[in-house]
Amino acid sequence: MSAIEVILVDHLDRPTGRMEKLEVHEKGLLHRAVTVYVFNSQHQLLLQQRASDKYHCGGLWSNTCCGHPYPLESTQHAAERRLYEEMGMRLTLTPMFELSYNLPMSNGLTEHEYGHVYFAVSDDLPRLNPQEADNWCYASIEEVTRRVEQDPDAFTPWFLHTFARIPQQLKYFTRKM
Ligand SMILES: C=C(C)CCOP(=O)(O)OP(=O)(O)O
Ligand SMILES: [Mg+2]
Ligand SMILES: [Mn+2]
Repeated sequence: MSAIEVILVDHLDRPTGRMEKLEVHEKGLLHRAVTVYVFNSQHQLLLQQRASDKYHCGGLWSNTCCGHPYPLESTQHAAERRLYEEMGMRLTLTPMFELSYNLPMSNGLTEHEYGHVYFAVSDDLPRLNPQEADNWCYASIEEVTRRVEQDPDAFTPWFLHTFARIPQQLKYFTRKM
């Protein structure tokens, strides 16, 4: 199998090149990423537990799914593709906000990303790809907040970084529906 490449970007998300996925995370270079939050109709968040042998953050809990657009692939397509590949869910996603961060991961890797965050509401149940995810659960925003406070080490660094913005964004999203 040929190596997976990701899109290198500048601080305004303008593409500057492409690089093999593992090399980017070893060097900590800024690249484009997608992040998905799926809620059920009760507005509980679908959490993913990453597969234990992922290249970083194996076994940690996180948002519904994350991934990287291929060179020339749109962020919308990448987010919907990754949601299907990881969680077996075919949904149309809504772009919500963008953010960047430079965070240390496990295994000595770094996530230095310009992230595009997408939301969806669906009562579909996931069908996990075992190479990507070990488990899932639904939890209310209040319950997730409690768990994050009680045991932050059980969650991915980017989820801890981004989650503070989610309650407000969910209110905005569900008002528009
Ligand atoms: C996008 C973020 C926040 C981290 C990368 O996600 P993954 O580590 O799940 O990337 P893939 O293996 O799915 O490409
Ligand atoms: Mg992923
Ligand atoms: Mn990345």
